[in-house]
Amino acid sequence: MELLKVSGVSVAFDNRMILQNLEFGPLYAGTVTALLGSNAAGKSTLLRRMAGELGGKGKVEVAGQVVESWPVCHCNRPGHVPQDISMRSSLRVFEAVLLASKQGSGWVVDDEEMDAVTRMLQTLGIQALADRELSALSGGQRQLVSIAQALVREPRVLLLDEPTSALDLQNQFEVLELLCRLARERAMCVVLAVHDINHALRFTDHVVVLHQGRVEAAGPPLEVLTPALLEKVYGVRTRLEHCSQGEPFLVVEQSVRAGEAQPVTMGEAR
Ligand SMILES: Nc1ncnc2c1ncn2[C@@H]1O[C@H](COP(=O)(O)OP(=O)(O)OP(=O)(O)O)[C@@H](O)[C@H]1O
Repeated sequence: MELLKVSGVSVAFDNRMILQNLEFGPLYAGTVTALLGSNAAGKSTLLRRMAGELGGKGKVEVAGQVVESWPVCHCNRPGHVPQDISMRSSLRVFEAVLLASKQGSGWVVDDEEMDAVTRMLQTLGIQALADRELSALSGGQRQLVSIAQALVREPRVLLLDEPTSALDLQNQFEVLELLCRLARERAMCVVLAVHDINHALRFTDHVVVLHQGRVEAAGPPLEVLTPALLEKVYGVRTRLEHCSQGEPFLVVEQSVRAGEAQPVTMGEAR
């Protein structure tokens, strides 16, 4: 089932074009898509636009309607887990996830809603944190809580900005596996901005690669993530290997800037 489509989307900040006439999709229920691109390529900006939090030209459609037309508490309004999660609140983890689950639906809490929060904390392995204040959490713990807050609302489209950036190796693997499983079980369309190409290869069905404000390529990871594309977009030489279980993974051999004594840029000047 088609869930998400991006047509002619452009976004500018201070008269500087960040995204130009982006077209991709439809993305389907039950799939996971990686949004790729170098630093400052516009991944977070696109996720905010897809979440209906940012204006601009073009349209983002969820289930056939422009995203802004869905009420904030409707399941067709995308869930969005941003990159920077500040949690200075004195709320406790259980309360924060419960509050997220109630968004816009009144303040009476029944047993089923309490159970759903408990199950969600268990699913993410953070039930031991239930009684801890948000402000006392580590970066990785905050990231897991914010994923729990998004998932407990059961959105049909879930947008996550570098959701494993603060997680250790085990949590990275488990969270990405969980997102794949929930995408299939709940017929959800998951889109995640990631920097780790191997995560895209291993855990996603589809990739969209941003470069210089445009969609450079989109499609199945193994078809799109060729050494030529990675050299053009990221400026690195790579080779594809297969592990003993047959899973493909990329090895970065060198930066094509190596030895050229160029300054480190943040995307725009490449
Ligand atoms: N609110 C804003 N006002 C002005 N410029 C912005 C704003 N938000 C983002 N930008 C600019 O838009 C460009 C894209 O930023 P964005 O955060 O979308 O990139 P990104 O691909 O997510 O980068 P990274 O991988 O480094 O997180 C950058 O040049 C950034 O400075």
